[in-house]
Amino acid sequence: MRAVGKRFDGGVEAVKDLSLTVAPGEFVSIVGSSGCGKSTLLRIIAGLVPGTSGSVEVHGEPVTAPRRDVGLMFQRPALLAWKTSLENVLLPVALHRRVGADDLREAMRLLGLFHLQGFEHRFPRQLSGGMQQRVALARLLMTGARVRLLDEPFGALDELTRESLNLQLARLHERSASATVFITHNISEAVLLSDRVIVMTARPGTIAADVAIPLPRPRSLSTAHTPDFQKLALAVRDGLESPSGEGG
Ligand SMILES: Nc1ncnc2c1ncn2[C@@H]1O[C@H](COP(=O)(O)OP(=O)(O)OP(=O)(O)O)[C@@H](O)[C@H]1O
Repeated sequence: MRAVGKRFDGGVEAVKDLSLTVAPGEFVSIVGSSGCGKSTLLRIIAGLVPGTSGSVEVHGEPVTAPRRDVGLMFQRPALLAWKTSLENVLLPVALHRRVGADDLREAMRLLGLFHLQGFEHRFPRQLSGGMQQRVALARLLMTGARVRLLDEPFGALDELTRESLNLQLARLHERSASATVFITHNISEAVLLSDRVIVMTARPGTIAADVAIPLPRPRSLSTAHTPDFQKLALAVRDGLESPSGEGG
């Protein structure tokens, strides 16, 4: 992202002069007060809305529309209600070509990875919120996207479910070379998962602080009880509370 800005029709300036590079294999979280432009920024990266200034590139190519190699996940699972878990996971493939035996095996493997064995043929309404988000995560992986954009994916879940999905996400990230941009309001979640936490200012959102998280991997829940973790969480909080990042 180079000097990205977004002013909506009507005058609201949501994002201003924001430059950020995310490397392959890097997990970057974005935190900031409500309404500071995080979701807008993610939608610009995804090619869902255009910026009004600056530029965004993925793999060296300007983003002008959604790309198949960029996967998205939102706070609400956005599963198709009339399709089963398995069909939802297969959707990214089915949209582009005929589903083959290998695709089916991979979808079943991913559902198994997220402990959804036995729920492959259930519909979203028959699953809990946490299970639906796990199906959505499996679908994200099924895309094979090398860039993953997640907008508060676990924000609507209870604390324990959220914790367990965070750990699954950390494991997945530690085994992959994908670049992830993860939006959250939760400082501990950001520090636990990330290589870097970007703190955004109040609207118009730009970068208030860029905090490196050099905690060793693999990370676990006990990581959050170490003094180093606490120090980093405080640094992120300070970024949110500093005058330029006011409103956190
Ligand atoms: N389509 C739109 N038209 C006009 N204004 C918009 C539009 N989408 C978002 N905005 C405004 O842009 C600002 C940033 O919104 P955005 O959703 O990006 O914030 P956010 O940081 O993701 O907030 P939250 O953390 O509450 O989800 C807000 O003031 C919002 O009202």
